[in-house]
Amino acid sequence: MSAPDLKRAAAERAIPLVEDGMRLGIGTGSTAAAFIALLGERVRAGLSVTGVPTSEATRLACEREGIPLATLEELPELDLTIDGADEVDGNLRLIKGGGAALLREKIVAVASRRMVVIADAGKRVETLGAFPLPVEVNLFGIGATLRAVEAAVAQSGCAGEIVRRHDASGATLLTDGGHAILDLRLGRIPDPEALSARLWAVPGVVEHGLFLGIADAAILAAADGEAAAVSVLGRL
Ligand SMILES: O=C[C@H](O)[C@H](O)[C@H](O)COP(=O)(O)O
Repeated sequence: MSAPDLKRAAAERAIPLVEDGMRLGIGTGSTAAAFIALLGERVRAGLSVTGVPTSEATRLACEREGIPLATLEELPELDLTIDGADEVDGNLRLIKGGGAALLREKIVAVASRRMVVIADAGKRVETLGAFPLPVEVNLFGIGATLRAVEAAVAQSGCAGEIVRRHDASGATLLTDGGHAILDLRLGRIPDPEALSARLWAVPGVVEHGLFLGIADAAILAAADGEAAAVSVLGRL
């Protein structure tokens, strides 16, 4: 079973969680894209939802599917957010932001009564950190911010290389909010809460990709022969 099939299997399990009339946060990335395609089918079949997209890419994908949208300003409280993740640990702590959407994703998830992650089971880890941790930073003073982030990393018991993310043309990648991304290649993050607090204390850090105490459940799809075995971490 291919990775896209597993993403679709996780997305399929999330679809029944969407009830008529819901205000729905809609995530970003390839797994969220599988969910958006399925949600579009449901909407065309008569389901009534209003979505709040977590990125411009997701907004465009939802518009193509005919999913009604609103902004978080119009709908500041959401019922449910469905989103992907780059890593999930056993305590439903996440790394997100591989697609540079972490700031809007976190704002939307925190505005939701529930957040459910959809992912292939390869995202499940014992310790966060093999995936580089994205940190969104203001462009002003980015060199000084990088040094302060290095110090924050060291003070929280981590070590590793910090790399500014570039786009395909080699320019500094800019997020939907016009910020840059620093990717922290740490290998492992023994104390995510400590690192989170240290990063938030750095002026210039807009947000980081550690989602701690935000997700309520994770739907994980693993290959089981020709089929997908879907398991749930937490409570749906
Ligand atoms: O910024 C992007 C998001 O956090 C994505 O949800 C995350 O990178 C997972 O993406 P994918 O489903 O493509 O693995």
